[in-house]
Amino acid sequence: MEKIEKKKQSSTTVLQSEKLIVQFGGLKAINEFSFQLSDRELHFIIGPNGAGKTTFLDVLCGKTKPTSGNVLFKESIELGKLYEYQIVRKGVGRKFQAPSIFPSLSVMSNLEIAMKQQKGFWHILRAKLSEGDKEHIHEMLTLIGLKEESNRTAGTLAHGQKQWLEIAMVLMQDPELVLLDEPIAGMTEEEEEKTGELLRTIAKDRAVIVVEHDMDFVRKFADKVTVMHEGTWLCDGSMEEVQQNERVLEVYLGRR
Ligand SMILES: Nc1ncnc2c1ncn2[C@@H]1O[C@H](COP(=O)(O)OP(=O)(O)OP(=O)(O)O)[C@@H](O)[C@H]1O
Repeated sequence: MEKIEKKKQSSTTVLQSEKLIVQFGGLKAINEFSFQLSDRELHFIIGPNGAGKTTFLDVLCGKTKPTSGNVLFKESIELGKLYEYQIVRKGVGRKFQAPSIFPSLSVMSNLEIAMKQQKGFWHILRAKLSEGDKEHIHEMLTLIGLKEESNRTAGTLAHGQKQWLEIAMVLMQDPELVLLDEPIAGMTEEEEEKTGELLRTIAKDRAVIVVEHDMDFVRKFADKVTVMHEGTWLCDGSMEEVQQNERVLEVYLGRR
């Protein structure tokens, strides 16, 4: 996979939540959760089942509204007040666990559609791609290692390749923040490695939040890790730091 070498610049806060609460009936799935994300950071959120990780991503992309509190994107954009499509336009892109590629279309066509969706409904029906658009698509194919597969029907790709195509479709929106939910689920070791490298490359230009259960993967690729437990912030830091945290050992790693 080709790497785009861009030096990380000094970091600014791109996302901040303070005392965020999301309640489903009597259950506080998110309970006064505070979180901070720097620009160009590959930030993993870990925690036991039911900790509230996916619910947090749902709030960030507008799928779920906060019960109280909010999340500030780029200092002033209150994500909790926006609809999903508005959040996409503000620069937050999410890849869901469930596949969303068009399996009967070529890899190239999938990326073209993603690009036109970004530009609006009429572009999907009418507009031809400019030379610049085509170049952008080719750059993306190179980034995800699918240049040789551009004419292949997307449905025939290997599992890992489909996941990379989906990531590329999110990137066609040129988001400043990318959200990924368990991106390596079902992948081979080699695919996991390539995915980790791809995430590192992506995070050279934008912030990335990954919800992940595979601790070896997190250890290898995370810039920073936040541990959630019962909807709240438990601790954050490097993987080494959170692994040594007493509370994490007690509630999450179980002192095995
Ligand atoms: N739409 C919903 N309605 C009711 N309860 C919900 C809803 N979505 C999530 N929950 C509950 O909120 C809690 C947090 O769920 P969430 O999926 O965010 O956890 P998670 O950390 O992502 O877990 P996992 O690692 O198992 O995916 C769980 O108890 C879950 O059952």
